[in-house]
Amino acid sequence: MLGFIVNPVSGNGRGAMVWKQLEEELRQRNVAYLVRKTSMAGEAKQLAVDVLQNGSVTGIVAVGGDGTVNEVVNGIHESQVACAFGHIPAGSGNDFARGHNLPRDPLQALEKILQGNVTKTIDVLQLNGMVAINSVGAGLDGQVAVTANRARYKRWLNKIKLGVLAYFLAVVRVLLTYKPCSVTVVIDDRQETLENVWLIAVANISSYGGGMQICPDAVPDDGRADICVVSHASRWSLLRAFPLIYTGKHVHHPAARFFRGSTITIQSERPMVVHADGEMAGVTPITVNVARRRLTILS
Ligand SMILES: Nc1ncnc2c1ncn2[C@@H]1O[C@H](COP(=O)(O)OP(=O)(O)OP(=O)(O)O)[C@@H](O)[C@H]1O
Repeated sequence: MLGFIVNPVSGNGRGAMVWKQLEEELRQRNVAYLVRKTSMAGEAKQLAVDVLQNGSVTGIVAVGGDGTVNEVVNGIHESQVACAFGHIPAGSGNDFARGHNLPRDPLQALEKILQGNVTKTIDVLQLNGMVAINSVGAGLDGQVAVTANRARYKRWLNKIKLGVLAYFLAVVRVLLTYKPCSVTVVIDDRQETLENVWLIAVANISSYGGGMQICPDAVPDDGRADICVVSHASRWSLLRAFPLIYTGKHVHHPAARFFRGSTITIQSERPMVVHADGEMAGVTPITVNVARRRLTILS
């Protein structure tokens, strides 16, 4: 049986509308399911843990955005129950859906999950006792996640189906005031000490922030994360170059350096805000470990 965890407020209420459609379809098709809806922020993880205590649930489907995806996957991780993960996108950024080519149409996404004949196992990023499946980022990235999630304009933009613009605006806003600092990054056996670092992104899939192709070559099941470090650039040159990230052309910019590895430690001169899948996850120092092919996804 499938268990659904629904965030009704994701995408400024899109989650609730999507669930209505799905519920009707499930009823019409006489599919047995369990559903739990979140009533406050951060609840999806515990709901996933609760649903998994019902021994007959073999797959959990997160209906919402990337924050809901992250919380549900953390619930599966904490339960240590063998369970497949499915996702029906209803958020603003929807990078997990983009990274795994999931249908945007909720009924098509449901159809694929119900067919259940395509599964793949993907890596997860482990940090601070939690997991991320899209990306982890420190510095400007972390600050952008905090700013975008708090922004009133995210709600308005979601209303007119332009939720991804919220991340664009948050980057511009944070870039205007952010102060870079010195960072030491250890990637497996290699150590790099860099001055004037704006951000370090550790990616399992190519995009974050609603389609920004931060690490265009990231592969989610190779046992390694792709790492992008942006340093040694002026605020204005970054502002000018920023739109290149949507096509991945920033890889040619002299401020961007790329690495690949399975254990990544980030230490900085002063604490940098860290995000995991776009949600605040503490501050540096952090160590991210790539756990190879740890999660089965229905796609
Ligand atoms: N009932 C609720 N009331 C308020 N906040 C909630 C509720 N349920 C979940 N949340 C919080 O909403 C936040 C955003 O959820 P989510 O990321 O799924 O949607 P989104 O921000 O619209 O999409 P995306 O992350 O793809 O941009 C999460 O931090 C989650 O904990």
